[in-house]
Amino acid sequence: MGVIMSKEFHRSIDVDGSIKAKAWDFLTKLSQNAELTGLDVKIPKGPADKRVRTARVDLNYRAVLFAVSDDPEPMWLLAAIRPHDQAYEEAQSLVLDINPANGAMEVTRPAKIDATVTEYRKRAVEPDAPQVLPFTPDELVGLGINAEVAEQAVRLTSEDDVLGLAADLPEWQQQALLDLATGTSLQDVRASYELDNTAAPSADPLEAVQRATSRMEFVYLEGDDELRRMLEGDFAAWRTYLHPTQRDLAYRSTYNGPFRLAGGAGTGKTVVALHRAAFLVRKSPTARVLLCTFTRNLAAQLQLDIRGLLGAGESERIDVRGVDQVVRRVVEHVDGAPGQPLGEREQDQLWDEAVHAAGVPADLAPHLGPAFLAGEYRTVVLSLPEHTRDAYLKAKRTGRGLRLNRVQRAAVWRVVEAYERAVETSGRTTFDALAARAARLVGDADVERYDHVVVDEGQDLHAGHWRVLRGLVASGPNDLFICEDGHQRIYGERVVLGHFGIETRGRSRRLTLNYRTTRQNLRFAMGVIGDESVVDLDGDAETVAGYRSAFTGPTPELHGFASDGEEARFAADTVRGWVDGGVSPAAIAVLARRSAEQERARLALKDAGVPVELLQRDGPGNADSVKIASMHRAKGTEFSRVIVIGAEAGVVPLDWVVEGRPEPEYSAARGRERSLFYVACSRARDQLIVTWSRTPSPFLPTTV
Ligand SMILES: Nc1ncnc2c1ncn2[C@@H]1O[C@H](COP(=O)(O)OP(=O)(O)OP(=O)(O)O)[C@@H](O)[C@H]1O
Repeated sequence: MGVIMSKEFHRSIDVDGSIKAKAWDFLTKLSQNAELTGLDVKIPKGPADKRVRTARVDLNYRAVLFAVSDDPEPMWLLAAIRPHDQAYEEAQSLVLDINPANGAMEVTRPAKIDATVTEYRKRAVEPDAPQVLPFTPDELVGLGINAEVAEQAVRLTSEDDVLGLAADLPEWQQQALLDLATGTSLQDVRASYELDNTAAPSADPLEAVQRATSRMEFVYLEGDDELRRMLEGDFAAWRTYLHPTQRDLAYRSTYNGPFRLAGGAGTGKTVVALHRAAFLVRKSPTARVLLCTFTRNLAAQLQLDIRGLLGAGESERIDVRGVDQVVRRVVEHVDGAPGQPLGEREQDQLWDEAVHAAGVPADLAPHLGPAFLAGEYRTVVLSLPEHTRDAYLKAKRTGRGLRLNRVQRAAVWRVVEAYERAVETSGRTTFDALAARAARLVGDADVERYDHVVVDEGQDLHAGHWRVLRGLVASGPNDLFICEDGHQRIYGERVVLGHFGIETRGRSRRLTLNYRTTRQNLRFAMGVIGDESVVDLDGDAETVAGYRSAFTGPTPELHGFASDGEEARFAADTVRGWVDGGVSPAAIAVLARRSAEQERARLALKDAGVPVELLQRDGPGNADSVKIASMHRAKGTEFSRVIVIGAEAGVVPLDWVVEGRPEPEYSAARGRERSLFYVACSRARDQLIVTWSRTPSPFLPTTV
């Protein structure tokens, strides 16, 4: 038996925990013989589509399905599982179509679409407002957009209305209309949804379901194994129903070298990275893949996601690691276990001592603070082709601000050597020193290499990381696949991949459709970015043009308080209200720049009787508690409801991190603080609240 499962059916299995086992039972019986196994298959009265049926899942629930074909054996399309009466009502109105313009498989409720169109038809058109869809209805219909909707859509003057009018259309039509309303050309929409090559769309459901547009909502399952895997774990749309652009990027057979995928927060970069790693490991039974990200908690999450995507066997050939773990393994392999990493304060002290020990000229010494030196080490010293004084004297120091003549450079190199000696004699290490060592070892040492490396959160990796990763995979097709968002650079200084033999020019794409959050939250987050100028890993200006979301939700709330205590109480009361209203605690996070605010919120939530914990370094943590996290740790995570607290002047941006630095370090540090706030504000899927006490942060957008 062949089964086509819709995303809606898949999702409806997950609504009530008890349904999953019954759904499996139901599907097993369906595959044996629907007529004989007590499924009570019925045709509803007066159906809009004669092929529709309902069938028993248990006493209360029925499946809505289509008998798609009987040739050579039964094939069913599973549309939904619903409570008894609703199933009948839905079955009467659903229609299964193959789009005549492009062959996409579509299940819709025409009566509902008609009702919405009628409502929009009655609306007055604003005479002077420009239309958001500068096309003719025929042009839209030519793509495959529903004709009645197209007729009304071209009169509309806001994106919200376009989405409202399109709300009952198949997902690809909604997305394509949103793309067109936000500036994408007809030609680009045709290309990204693969709407061409369809001279004569086939009526064969098996052909239709393979179309890129159909695969946004349907999956064809041939055997029991596939079906079982689909039903295991939670419903997670990203595992199965990719946007055509995501599928194209992740499943392209060959990139002739390193590929770079940019895109704003929530545009699905991690999803593409996961599918790419899965594709590469499946492409060859011997391939070894490294899937690498910046932090350990993200690596732990990626590991869980890869298991969900591939199952245990294949996922074992994907090494999922934080980048500093990768570095450490290289060093460990040759030198044995390195010492414990020094803390930030201890490192600062070593830099100060190194300046003294190196005999730096008096006019230079005041410029060589720990922040400057650490930056110099990460961006210049770790980039050197050879770790030598000569190489440093000749090195390009673009963007470093402070100019150094030859004598001064020689003095800085002495500081670097003194620092490295001090680290070594301390018996401890630093992440930067490890990266420097690994970058030197990786070329010739007998370290474990990979066939493919996939990198997430690439914007935060520094020069040493890139040199190590470059050394871990031979140059060639499909060597490196790199995801990044320059606006989320919160750790390192900017780097240009080309300096490390990673040439992605001409091999890069930018994702712009937000899958995480609502248009309201997205607008707010983009307001936080403002006109901060940011560069990508090719060294070019990064843009937010075209960022959009098809979801809608509440406007972000902003609340100012007279004191920290009032602010913490507000956060606790709000969270308490959400939990009492049925929101799962694990779907809520409170984020703050400093540990003082985090601790205040933790205590206030505890007092309010809400289960709470700090977000763990090693993974997602307890499923029953609200998470408190620093903005740094929140990177890469997401929650249904987020409160960002402590968004006040002096904290966002954090004074001591930015103040007193010379340009361009000052601007770089301030830019990182802004990015950090953007990271925090882009974690909410549904509701975002931002609070402060006393004076609000200068990074808050002026309009919400
Ligand atoms: N095709 C899809 N179908 C359903 N959900 C999706 C799809 N693609 C992405 N998502 C969801 O959108 C959210 C954001 O995706 P993801 O984390 O991959 O974005 P990102 O670009 O890596 O974000 P960030 O840069 O903020 O970490 C996740 O919840 C993900 O599961």
